[in-house]
Amino acid sequence: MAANINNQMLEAILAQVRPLLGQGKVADYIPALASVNGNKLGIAIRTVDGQHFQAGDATERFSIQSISKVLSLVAAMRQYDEDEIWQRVGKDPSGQPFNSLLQLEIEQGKPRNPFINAGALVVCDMLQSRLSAPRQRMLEIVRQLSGVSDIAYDAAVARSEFEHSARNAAIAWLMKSFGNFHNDVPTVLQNYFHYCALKMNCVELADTFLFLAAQGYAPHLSEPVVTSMQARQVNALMATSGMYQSAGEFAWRVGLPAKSGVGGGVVAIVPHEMAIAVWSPELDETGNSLAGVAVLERLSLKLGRSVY
Ligand SMILES: NC(=O)CC[C@H](N)C(=O)O
Repeated sequence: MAANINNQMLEAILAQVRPLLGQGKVADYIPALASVNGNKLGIAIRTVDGQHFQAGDATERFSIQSISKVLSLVAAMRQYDEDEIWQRVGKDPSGQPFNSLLQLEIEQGKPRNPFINAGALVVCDMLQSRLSAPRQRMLEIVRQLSGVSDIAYDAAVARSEFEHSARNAAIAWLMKSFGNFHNDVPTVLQNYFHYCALKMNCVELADTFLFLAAQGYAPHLSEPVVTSMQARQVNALMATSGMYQSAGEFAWRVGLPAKSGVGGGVVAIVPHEMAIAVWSPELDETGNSLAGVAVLERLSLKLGRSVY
């Protein structure tokens, strides 16, 4: 059944959710993110049959932060055999904050999944081993997937994260002590922070992630981005680990594979149908966009879409 979407309907959902603005908190542990205006709300949808919808602040770029963890995993899936990846990082939800060190010590330096910081750092370490210019390569991938050639890193955000990198550095060094980190720690941290500092808007994100709704195919590219099985696997990881320790709550309320970032963005996938990107910078206590999740909750209800 084709979804009945139009821009007015999206505007109406944003209007219903707008009263929540002011109730969350913009991420301030990265100083360069603390200055973002919290009063923003946007949504964009791109369907597999070529339709575009948008409302609110859908064309204003923001720091995609942990949404980039999906892109780095996809880049690694294109470089490595399955076994090579999954012997170094797990596939299970952590139930812990995204930057926790707790399980890493107990579980011998193998992160629970690629969407917590530890897991993404291992993935970035793997990319550093195989790619001659990992930062340039990521820009090429994102520009190719989005079809937008001026997508770039926000150097100030990347620098700010590097200057406040104690916790991520601790995670990387702990993994190194277990033999699960092969390259120079500061070099890989820099790559990771740059990926997090990609600046994109909702329209660009919905376009970029459409391949996950389309069994690995981006409509404008002749080669598949990943196989249909890999697209299914990435969606499964998003459903179980994409929203940190509130993955269960999110499955309950929204019921779609999704990945959030502390910049306030969330990308959600309706398999076989559409990619959705929402943005609102104020976060709830688990680090997910407060209003963004509320928009997705109303939208999934309205469309009657859930994977469960
Ligand atoms: N959840 C996030 O978006 C966290 C990403 C952020 N760059 C960090 O490493 O802390």
